[in-house]
Amino acid sequence: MSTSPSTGGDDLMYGETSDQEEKILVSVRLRPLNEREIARNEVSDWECINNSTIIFKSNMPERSMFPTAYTFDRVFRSDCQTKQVYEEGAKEIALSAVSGVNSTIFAYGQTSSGKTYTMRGITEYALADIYEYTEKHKEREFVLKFSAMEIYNEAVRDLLSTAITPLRLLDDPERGTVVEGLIEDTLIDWKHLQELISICEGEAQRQIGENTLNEASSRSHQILRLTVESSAREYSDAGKSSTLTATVNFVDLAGSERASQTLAVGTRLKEGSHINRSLLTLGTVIRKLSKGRNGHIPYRDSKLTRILQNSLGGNARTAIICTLSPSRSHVEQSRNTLLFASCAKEVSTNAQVNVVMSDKTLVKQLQKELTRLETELKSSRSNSSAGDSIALLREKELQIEKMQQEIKKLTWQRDRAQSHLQSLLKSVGIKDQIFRMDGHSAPESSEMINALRLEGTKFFKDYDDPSAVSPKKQTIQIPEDPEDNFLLDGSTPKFSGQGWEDIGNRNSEDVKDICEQIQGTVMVESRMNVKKEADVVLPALEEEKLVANEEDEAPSSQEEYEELIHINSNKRHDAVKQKIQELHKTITHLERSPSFSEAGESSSKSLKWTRSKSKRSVLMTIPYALWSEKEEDIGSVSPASEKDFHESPEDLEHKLPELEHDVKLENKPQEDSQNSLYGASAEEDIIKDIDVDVEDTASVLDFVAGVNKMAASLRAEHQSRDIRACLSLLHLRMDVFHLPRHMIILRFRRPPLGITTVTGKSYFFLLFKGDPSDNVYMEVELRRLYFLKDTFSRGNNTIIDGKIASPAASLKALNRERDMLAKQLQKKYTKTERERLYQKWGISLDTKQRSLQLARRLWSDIKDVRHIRDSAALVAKLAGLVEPRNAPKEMFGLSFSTSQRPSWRDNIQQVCYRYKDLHQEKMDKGKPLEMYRQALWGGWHLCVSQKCISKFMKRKQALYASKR
Ligand SMILES: Nc1ncnc2c1ncn2[C@@H]1O[C@H](COP(=O)(O)OP(=O)(O)OP(=O)(O)O)[C@@H](O)[C@H]1O
Repeated sequence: MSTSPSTGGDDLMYGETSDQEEKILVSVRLRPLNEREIARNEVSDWECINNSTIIFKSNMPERSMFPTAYTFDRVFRSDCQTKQVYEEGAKEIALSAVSGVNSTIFAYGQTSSGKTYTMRGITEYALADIYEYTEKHKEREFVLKFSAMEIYNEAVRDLLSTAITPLRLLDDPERGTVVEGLIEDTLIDWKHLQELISICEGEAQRQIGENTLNEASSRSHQILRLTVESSAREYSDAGKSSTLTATVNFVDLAGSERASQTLAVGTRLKEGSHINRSLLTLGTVIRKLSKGRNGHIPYRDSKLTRILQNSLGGNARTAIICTLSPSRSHVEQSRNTLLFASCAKEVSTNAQVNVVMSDKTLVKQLQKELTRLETELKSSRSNSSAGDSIALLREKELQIEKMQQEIKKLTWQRDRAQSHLQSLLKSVGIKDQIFRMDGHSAPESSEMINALRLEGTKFFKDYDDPSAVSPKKQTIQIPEDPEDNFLLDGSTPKFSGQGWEDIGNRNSEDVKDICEQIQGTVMVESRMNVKKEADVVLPALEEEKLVANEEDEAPSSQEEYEELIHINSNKRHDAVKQKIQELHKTITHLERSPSFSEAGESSSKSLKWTRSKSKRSVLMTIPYALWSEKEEDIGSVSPASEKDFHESPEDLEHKLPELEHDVKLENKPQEDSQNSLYGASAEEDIIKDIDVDVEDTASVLDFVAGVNKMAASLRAEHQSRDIRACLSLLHLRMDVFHLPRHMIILRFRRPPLGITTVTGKSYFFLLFKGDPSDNVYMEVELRRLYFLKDTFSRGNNTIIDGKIASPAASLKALNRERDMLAKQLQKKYTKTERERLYQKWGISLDTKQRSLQLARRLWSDIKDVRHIRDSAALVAKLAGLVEPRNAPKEMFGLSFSTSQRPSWRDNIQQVCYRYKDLHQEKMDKGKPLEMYRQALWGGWHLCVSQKCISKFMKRKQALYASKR
């Protein structure tokens, strides 16, 4: 049996859509000049120069700016018969109904352009063909039901009923908008159908009352609808056929000029405005759909678009015939019609075969589908060595264990070195002086430099680069400006709220709002992706706990220290093991999960189904293209052929979310396949990054080992005031935490000596890639920290309420101010302002979408990070825009534990403001690296000086003014 519809014995050639989506078929019909027009000696300004192009012939000078040629799927000359218009512009679409596919034929055009003339013919031909088809295919059972309605003044009336009460529209989850109480007359024979059509015409005329038919039809929309229910053996279950159901709509719209009618008053105004509403909404819907389906499509704004929602970008095949009047006096309207047609040409619909199934059939169907998907999954896994997740996991587990051992060893070495160093420092009693960043106080230690070079990690080799910081510049310059000592006079660094274009004119409230939104979304999502999140967030949390422990209760002896390290290492090891176990579980779950089948469905064009309210049958929709293919394959029960399940890498990725990092955005497939971030723990990433990405630092282990060796050297050279010594110290206190592709993100496990109270549980993320300029950034950070340390260690200049305050009191005061500032910032922006910002960024207001869009935006910035300056900007972005602990997964899953603290966030932002603008300046004046360095220095400076910020702002403004 073939379900392919045919008329007169010929199989119809339906649109051979290789994909589910299909564009609306748009044709234009030019009507001939009518008698009145001929009497007025009018000539047609339009000419169809071939089957698809119509041109405007007149060379009126005022029209020269308009396009003269318009191309559509088909154009019909004025002497074309309606039969031809039907055959070439509507038949294929209309007859889809016999295959269970919804369809709609519209006529659009101004009054008297020939819509009704065309639609009547088309409706008759189509109904006749459908009827004939059913007669010829007696092996299938067909039931045809006819209904007709009119939308007039936004009221829906039944054209088969004499009742004048308007009909209500109801939303049905399965069928979309349904007209409640619409009579559906089951057709007995062809004569019956014709009678019904003439009733409709008469009724339309009667309901509009005093007007002539033409006037009436120009203001109302008429929809004739045929529902075709047919048996479909492809879905048969034990001899019982499932049913296909589809409707075909024939829509004669009101005159399109009504959409712009504005001068009417009274009743006419009402009519006009209602007609406006439907036609305007139709125009808007078509316009929006023509630009893609992003954003809100206002189907619900009018009755017409509600009723025809499926036909406008939904589950239907659609043809629009635009009718044109040839008359010169109608040229404006004709152009409008052609513009509408041009938009409609861009709209895609997504027609599905509608199958009504019994529960039993459905269950069988779904079971088959599930088996198929499972087989598919198995074969895809066995075909791909990378897809052999179990082996991969084992391998990873081994790697992790190895790494754990290494980390344990290194952590132990590091902490031992630290502990020795501390006791050494204490014993010589020079704790504070050694690292005082005063350029005049001590010479550099050339031995130290040599020692470092000898120890030579690649990272530090970069100091040899002439572009790196010169020795003189490596000394801290504590600002002379008294206002710079803001920490001492109780002032607080202010968030200037301007400067950096990207985030400069947003603020914490705004940021917080996004953060909350994202947080909410991500938390919901995180339940879905609990394994993914666990891979990223858990290590962070775990580490955080450890750090907190370490900070809260500093071990007093070496033994205690070692014991603590041991405990921590075990904890971490357990955490990693637990993660692996979770991953195993996830995969098993994935294989078994029904949601997996569903994921497979969407990516492999399989069945989509929704439960019917009746519980007895289920309406399924099947991609039209698939159905068409299936029609040749009668024997098979499966709704889709093998080739439809061919998987693109994206499909596979969807199916194996736990194993594959969302890599589409990154555009680096060869790396991505190995650089999964979410399918593995942080440690795995380290391993991968060592192999793949970290070029300058030969390996992280080398790097860490180098740091430890440096620590050993430092013990000997502890008196050095060289900045590198300080950096080494800094390194000693950092854990290599996470290594995404282009960057190494370091977290300070413990802040540098003496400033614990200031930094508290803050973590600092440094992003670098072994670039010489990375060191500059580290210096900046280091100097900032030392400035704070220095300030607090002196602690005798802080005046609070006229009294000299202790460091602890001044710290408290500082924290208070910071909190106050945070509150102020949070209150600063109104909802409207935030919405405006979202709009400016092109971020949809839908929360979930917004978080993803934001993440993508950020990701697109992240992915090109090659340089520390970009990294700094990135940090600021991350810090400023998201609640990073809950950052969407695209963002490496960084755990920014201190994002709540405005000081940290602001500081980095200030660095970036400063840098970015100075960088701009550098570009303008062609100054090389020196400026960059200064910029970073400036950034550091700005972190502590409100005055400097305003100075800088003024300078920036002056710079911009001078450029203009
Ligand atoms: N292609 C055509 N060939 C011959 N006559 C035509 C053609 N198209 C339209 N006409 C005639 O033009 C007149 C107006 O056509 P019709 O009523 O179909 O316009 P309409 O666009 O439906 O107008 P309204 O929006 O007012 O309903 C009718 O008399 C019709 O017979």
